[in-house]
Amino acid sequence: MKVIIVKNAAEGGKKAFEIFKKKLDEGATVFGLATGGTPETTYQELCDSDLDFSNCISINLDEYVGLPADNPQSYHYYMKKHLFEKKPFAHSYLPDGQNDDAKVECERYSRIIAENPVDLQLLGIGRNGHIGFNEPGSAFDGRTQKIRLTESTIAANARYFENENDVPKYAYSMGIGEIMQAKTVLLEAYGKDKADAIKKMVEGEPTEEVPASVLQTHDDAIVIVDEDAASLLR
Ligand SMILES: N[C@@H]1[C@@H](O)[C@H](O)[C@@H](COP(=O)(O)O)O[C@@H]1O
Repeated sequence: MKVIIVKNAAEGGKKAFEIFKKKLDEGATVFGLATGGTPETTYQELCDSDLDFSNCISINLDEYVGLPADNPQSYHYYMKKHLFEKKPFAHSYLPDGQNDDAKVECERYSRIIAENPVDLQLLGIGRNGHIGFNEPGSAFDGRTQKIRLTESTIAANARYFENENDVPKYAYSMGIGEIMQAKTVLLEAYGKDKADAIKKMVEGEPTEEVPASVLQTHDDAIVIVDEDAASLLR
């Protein structure tokens, strides 16, 4: 695991952009994408650039169950707003939060991931160490699943909703086993809130209690953290 420490999220976005550009130059065609506050500077850098993804495929990590694509809190909406409007892909896949048949939806999404091996997977990290929506206790070899969000994740994501009760309780998320199949994984984390999760991810024993710690066993995992998120590292 390669850890890059930057001053702030703005500088982190520039570093992440360089990695996207290098991958694209090397012929990457499938990009795994993430949502949340963390990747916003990266997406801004991509939008401001002349990189062209119109021959590429994107596969997002997750989506809330129950939210239609035009709901401003949905990850479909987020991706359109932060990236796809400016940088369209040939095809962009996200889980369908409106499919209430979880078995069918998860199998459909796992098939998409299997048929389109991801070259570069972008990740954020939850305060409890989750990646995608794979909460503590998720299997390291897991596939796409319907996940019940923990209280800590609901509280953390409530800032995007009018009140905490509006945060969906379930999400569809790519599994950890599927995330690990990406050729390169790039995780970004900014701010003091993430320092504890970053310490456990980088220095702790890999354990399903800290989902991101699985990245210690990935051949090409890059972590970009600001000084606050890195503040508990030895
Ligand atoms: N499902 C997303 C994750 O993919 C994201 O990494 C995490 C952190 O979000 P933020 O970047 O806003 O701190 O939140 C959500 O739970």
